[in-house]
Amino acid sequence: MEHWTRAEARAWMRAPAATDDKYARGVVGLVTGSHDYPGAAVLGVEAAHRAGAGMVRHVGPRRVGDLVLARRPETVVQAGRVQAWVLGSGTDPAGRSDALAAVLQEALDEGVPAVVDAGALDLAGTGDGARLLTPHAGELRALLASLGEDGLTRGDVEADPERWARLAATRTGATVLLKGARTLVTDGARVVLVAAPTHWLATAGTGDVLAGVAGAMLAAHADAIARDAGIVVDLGATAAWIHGAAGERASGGGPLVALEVAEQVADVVAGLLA
Ligand SMILES: NC(=O)C1=CN([C@@H]2O[C@H](COP(=O)(O)OP(=O)(O)OC[C@H]3O[C@@H](n4cnc5c(N)ncnc54)[C@H](O)[C@@H]3O)[C@@H](O)[C@H]2O)[C@@H](O)CC1
Ligand SMILES: Nc1ncnc2c1ncn2[C@@H]1O[C@H](COP(=O)(O)OP(=O)(O)O)[C@@H](O)[C@H]1O
Repeated sequence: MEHWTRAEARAWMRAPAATDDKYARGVVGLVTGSHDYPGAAVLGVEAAHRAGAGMVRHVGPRRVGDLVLARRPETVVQAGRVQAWVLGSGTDPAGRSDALAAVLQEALDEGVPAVVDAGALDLAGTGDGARLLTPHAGELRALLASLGEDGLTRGDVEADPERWARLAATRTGATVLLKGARTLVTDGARVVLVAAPTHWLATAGTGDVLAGVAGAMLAAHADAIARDAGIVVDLGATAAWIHGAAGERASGGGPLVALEVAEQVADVVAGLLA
């Protein structure tokens, strides 16, 4: 098992050059948030901006888009070309509308790299392109059940996270980032461990922030992923490391809120580039 530290994370960061424009830095598109969970969209969008995306698009219900814009007017709330997608945070597959299903499927079929989170995880096996699945243990249990692993409990996954994350990666052909105090990233062959520096991260919305950071990482490296999809493991681990470091800064030893974690991501990136 590989252990991911600051040194490994640094290798995947690049500051913009004079020749870069917003597109060269990577456009992230998010299909996230819903009437029930609008905040997840705001958190993921903020994180994608702070992690260095050249542009952030958000596709979702009008009310969700309005909340995203109220927080981050830089966001483009229209569909368009992207270098990477973030799909599913703040959505519920049980109540998925036909319209949302169509938008998600179209994104998955585009062939660009995608972070597949929360309410889109049941679609993990569909479409083309590199995939980074970001379940917590309960979501991984549900994903494995849909793949035929009946009778598995969340506790089973927590007792042997490496085994179950590897199995999900092998069965789906995706890279799996299993969230927790110790985050595992695996493509079925490599297994990378990212230890969180603070347990105050165990609070609502921090997973939505992680998805936004991961989306920015995939977008920034979309061309390299097309040449070698194996680097999605490195990019997912780097996103988890940045997320942990941002959580440590947001906490300062005490409680944190997810939006502050997203805000701290920019300083963590600056520290890695210094
Ligand atoms: N601000 C927001 O809009 C947020 C939206 N979120 C979204 O919310 C959706 C659901 O995510 P979750 O991971 O919460 O849902 P899950 O359905 O994956 O997990 C909920 C689990 O927690 C258990 N549970 C619920 N309340 C509990 C309690 N009081 N004590 C003990 N166990 C309890 C349930 O039995 C269930 O097993 C996702 O789409 C996610 O992205 C979350 O990220 C939280 C923040
Ligand atoms: N005990 C813990 N210590 C450190 N980090 C944790 C702990 N529990 C969860 N996390 C991290 O917090 C985030 C929670 O994500 P998730 O479960 O999707 O929550 P939410 O859906 O509320 O955003 C993940 O990045 C996970 O790795």
